[in-house]
Amino acid sequence: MIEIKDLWYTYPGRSEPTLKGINLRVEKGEFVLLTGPTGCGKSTLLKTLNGIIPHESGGIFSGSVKVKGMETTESNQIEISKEVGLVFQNPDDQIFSTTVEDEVAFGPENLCFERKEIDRKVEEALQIVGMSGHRLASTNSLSGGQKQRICIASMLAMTPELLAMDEPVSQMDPRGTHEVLNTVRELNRKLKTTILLVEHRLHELAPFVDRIVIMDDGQIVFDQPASKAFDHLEVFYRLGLRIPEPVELCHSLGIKASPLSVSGALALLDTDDFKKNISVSQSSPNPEESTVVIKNSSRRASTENNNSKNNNSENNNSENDGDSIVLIQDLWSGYEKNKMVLKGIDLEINKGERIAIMGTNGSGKSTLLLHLAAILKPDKGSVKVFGEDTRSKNPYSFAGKVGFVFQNPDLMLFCDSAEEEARFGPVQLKYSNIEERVKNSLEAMSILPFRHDLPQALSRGQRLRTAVASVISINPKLILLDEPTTGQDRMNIEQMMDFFKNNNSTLIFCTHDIEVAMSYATRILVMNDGKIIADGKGKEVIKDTESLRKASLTQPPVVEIANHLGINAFSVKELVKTLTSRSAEGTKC
Ligand SMILES: Nc1ncnc2c1ncn2[C@@H]1O[C@H](COP(=O)(O)OP(=O)(O)OP(=O)(O)O)[C@@H](O)[C@H]1O
Ligand SMILES: Nc1ncnc2c1ncn2[C@@H]1O[C@H](COP(=O)(O)OP(=O)(O)OP(=O)(O)O)[C@@H](O)[C@H]1O
Repeated sequence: MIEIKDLWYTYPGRSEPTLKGINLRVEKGEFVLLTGPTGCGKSTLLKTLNGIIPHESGGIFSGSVKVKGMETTESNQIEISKEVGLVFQNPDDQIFSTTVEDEVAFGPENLCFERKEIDRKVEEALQIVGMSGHRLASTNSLSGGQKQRICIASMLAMTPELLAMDEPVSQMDPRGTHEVLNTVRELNRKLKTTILLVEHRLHELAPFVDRIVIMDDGQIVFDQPASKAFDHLEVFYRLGLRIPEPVELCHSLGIKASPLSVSGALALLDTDDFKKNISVSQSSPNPEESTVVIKNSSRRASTENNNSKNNNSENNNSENDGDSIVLIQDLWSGYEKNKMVLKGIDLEINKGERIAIMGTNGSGKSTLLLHLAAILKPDKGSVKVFGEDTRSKNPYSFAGKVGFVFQNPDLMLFCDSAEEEARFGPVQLKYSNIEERVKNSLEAMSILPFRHDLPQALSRGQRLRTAVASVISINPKLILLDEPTTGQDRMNIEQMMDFFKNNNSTLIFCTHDIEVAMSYATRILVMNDGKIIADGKGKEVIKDTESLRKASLTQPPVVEIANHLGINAFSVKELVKTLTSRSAEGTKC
């Protein structure tokens, strides 16, 4: 289905190639996960499959890309598009119709299906992605995750032979992700649809795919069946990629197997052999040290440096200190008359808290954040930020005090270079030590090497980190981040979130990543249908399975495994510690 030979590509204006001699063959009916550190060239490679590169991009292209035997450089782009359904990384780059129905019908209409057949395909595709209820909605009114669902539906409605998907579920809630991936897997099995899917959340995707291909710096550096890929953990550590928790747990316990599911890990933990021989990785007698840590010492060292630079040790915010920063009382708000999105929110947030907001796509998380920046105003009730009622304020009133990073970073990047983005705020606010702020913020987000680049010429992960750098250079007291870890590799997630852990600001971030929320938030709010249905420390919220279910969330695999074993543990580290100490007690007896 895909045959790529010695592919090299250099973007216009770049001196270095982005793709450096790619060779890849994908057979019909394979389901391949393509992953790798942010900026390594994954999106660029996908764009060569339907001819966007080089037909629309220019640049220097050499080598061969064949899809179904068609050489993409020699073929008409319309012809290739019929064979390759490309789901874009940014849904706003893909969606162009004004209504959901028109967007999904566009493909089948162009393939000249009968009207009745088009209607059937649209309904079926919308059902698969859980959006039938939004068929007549305006595409502008959709949340980020809802837009991603529509992009997937548009491609499914065309039933292409090859689906190339660029982080199609990065903004989707966990249950939605699971349901959509199950369906994609079914299509792959039943219709032999070939799928090449780019994603950083390989710990969630791995169970669905046949094969894992890893890129680094424009080259393919790893290619293995999914069932064997995690036997080579050193590659994942070295490149700072995520690992499924069941695999991490087993390896930390010295079990030489890589189960991708909770049941797989439980089966291994239940063997007599394991019970007798439980041992922490031979090289590390201390269970704390045996759990997985990132091994790339150079990148880790730079994070630690930054953290200490930005760390105000008197003001470490791991525990809140009781000063109220946000006070929301009975907040009702909507975008259309008589259609409330937020339905009676009461919330108090104190200085120094790190709050994760989680919940179903469309439950109102972004809408709530927009209220905290005074971008939206209440229809009923009140929102006070730093004691000031947002009704009498506009977003500029909080400049310097409140920093906001949108779900789509492209909406906030407008300067000629990443460096200018980070400089803009401090210059406008007439701060001193501007250059130090710019350097520290770019360094903290690993953007320093790209500081002179045009933001639009960066990868999505790099653009998102540039947007975060442009906010932290101001050092606002309240930082609002809408899904800051989407599309980031594990190394960058840890670097970003460690920065905020050691920073003295109050942080409120939306996320669908329960592992990130558990590791970094001092408090988790769970939203469903415009209401906060759970609010507490991660360890409390994670046990509230009824609220999690309502909010389309699932427990992290390690918590599920611990529950099955009757152990109170919330991380791989905690579970390994308990299992090994139990074993030590058993040995003493
Ligand atoms: N339009 C462009 N012009 C110039 N350089 C570009 C352009 N688009 C991407 N690049 C560069 O090519 C490299 C690879 O980008 P690409 O988007 O393919 O990476 P990626 O692996 O998909 O990253 P991410 O995981 O962050 O989405 C990056 O270093 C980026 O700066
Ligand atoms: N500009 C708008 N006009 C009309 N309705 C909107 C608009 N923006 C959002 N909505 C609606 O408000 C609801 C909440 O959207 P919001 O973006 O706050 O959800 P979310 O919880 O952040 O979702 P996601 O997890 O997908 O980002 C959704 O039903 C959405 O369709």
